[in-house]
Amino acid sequence: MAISHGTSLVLGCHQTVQEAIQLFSEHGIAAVDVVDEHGRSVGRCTWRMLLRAIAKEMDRMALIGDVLAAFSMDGKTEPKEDSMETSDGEGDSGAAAELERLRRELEETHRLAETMKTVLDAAYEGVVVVDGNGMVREINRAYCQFLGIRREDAIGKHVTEVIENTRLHICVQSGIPERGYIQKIYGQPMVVHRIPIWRDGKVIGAVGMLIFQGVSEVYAIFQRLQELSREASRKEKNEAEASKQEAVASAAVGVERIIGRHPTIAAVKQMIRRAARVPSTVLITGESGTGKEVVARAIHEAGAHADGPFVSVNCAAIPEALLEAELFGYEDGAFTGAKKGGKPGKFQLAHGGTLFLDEIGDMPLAMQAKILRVLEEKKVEKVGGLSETEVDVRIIAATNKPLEEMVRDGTFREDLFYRLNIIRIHLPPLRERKTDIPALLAHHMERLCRQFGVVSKSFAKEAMEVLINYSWPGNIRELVNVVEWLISMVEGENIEREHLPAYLSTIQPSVTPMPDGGANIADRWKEIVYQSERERIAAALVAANGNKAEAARRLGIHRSTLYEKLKKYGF
Ligand SMILES: Nc1ncnc2c1ncn2[C@@H]1O[C@H](COP(=O)(O)OP(=O)(O)OP(=O)(O)O)[C@@H](O)[C@H]1O
Repeated sequence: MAISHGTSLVLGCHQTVQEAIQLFSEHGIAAVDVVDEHGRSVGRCTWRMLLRAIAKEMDRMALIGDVLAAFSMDGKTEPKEDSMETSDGEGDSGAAAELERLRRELEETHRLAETMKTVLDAAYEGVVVVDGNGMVREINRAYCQFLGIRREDAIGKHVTEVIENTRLHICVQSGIPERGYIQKIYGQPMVVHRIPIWRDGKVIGAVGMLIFQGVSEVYAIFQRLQELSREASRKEKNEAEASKQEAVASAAVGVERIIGRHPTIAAVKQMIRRAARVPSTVLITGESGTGKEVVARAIHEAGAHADGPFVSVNCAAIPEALLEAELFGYEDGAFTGAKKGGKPGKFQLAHGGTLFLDEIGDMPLAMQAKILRVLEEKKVEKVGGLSETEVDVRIIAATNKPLEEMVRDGTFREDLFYRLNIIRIHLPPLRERKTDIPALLAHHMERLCRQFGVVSKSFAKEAMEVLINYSWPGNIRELVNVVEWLISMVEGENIEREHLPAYLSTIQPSVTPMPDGGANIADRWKEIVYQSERERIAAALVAANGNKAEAARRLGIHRSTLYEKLKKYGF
């Protein structure tokens, strides 16, 4: 770091205060000559000057030349330049403390860097780290040996120049982790993981891991698994038992289908696994569209009731007068208009499985009392019926309403609240787990494209940034709507920033949750989509001077699609 001048150490006047502090600490010196770019001495920098620079809150990146200019006048009056002693009381002692803190910070950073390098080099797998521009910042010994290159030749190069067929630079752009991908290096299929590194809501780099056991090892495990499953099915004589196993196998998929690695979601997944082990009632809370039903299904699939049905009831969507008949069923002729032969209720239909009571906060008080009775007695009585039927049902309830407050206001029964609130799972809004947005976008893009039979599209970095920064008041449901809209609107395979509906980057909607569940989001969504699409088409026509082919190209849609849209929007 220091310039070597003969045998003595010197500082260049273009070096920084930070570098000077490091030099002084490392060499235990208190002063050093400063030279210009021609190696000519321009003064002497002392600890005292550095202390003063820091006490005057000069930037640690400030140049030593500037420190000399500002403080070398003091040099004449300094008692002894090599001395660490200070004379002007509080200012200096504050700065000395700051210097001591910096020294310790630096030592700690060195120690961590050393430890990290040792760990990396000891790792059996290949590890490479790139920065936000895809430049190699670190690569371990194992990776270098595999590639047959030297570490110092790789550092600072773009990763595509170092590793064949890499996608690490793409992972940095998309922010989407890629696990268990097959990458051909030197003609060999290798298993790799690519993990983005996030800081302050931005991807600042990515880590690539090369798994040396590679594909052959994975195939070996796969074959072993297949053998095991064949063995298991040979033993299975009972067909019912076999179908039960199948259900249990897909249960793991149930939890795994919950996309997200944010710590809050990792905790939710853990809660799901725990809840699945016991038959207790579960209360799931969270804003509309955060995935409450997905979580309820995951608990059902992973639990002992997985063989049974999963029956979902939206308590807010059924008129109060019909809710009782819907939940408990009715007997033949129970009321005018009742179906001949009667009808089983949702509790009965869910027998041996799970009943998901969505929007429980919207259930009328009278019904709350009846539900509580069923929960306690595990028996239901049909409307117009004379006898009770036993039911074995696991109850999972969900709401986006503040139930505790409703209990205080007397709009929700306290006893029912406590009966439901045995296991509580709270789902965070999407804006509080932004790091999951790229993975959710990629998941739903792939899922919907497969469903529609079209080629999947990828997001450009700028488009992804807009989507990450948006506050998603409608949560994951809104995100799914955006993906679906983009699939139908964008014809190419790349989604650029200008393809996104304008409101995503211009209007930052209030972070207040949508109180209305899914219904109003859909209306609001349609209106926003209509407006923003119209605006986008108008802007493209203006930019293309009215040339429709050019406007279609700018919009990323086919000319015939543009003509249809012009008609639709009355242009
Ligand atoms: N963790 C997740 N991973 C992937 N997709 C998810 C996840 N959570 C929710 N979704 C998707 O988001 C949409 C909304 O989910 P869901 O219906 O479960 O939300 P909700 O909280 O029950 O909504 P509401 O309160 O309006 O009933 C669905 O399309 C679902 O597939």
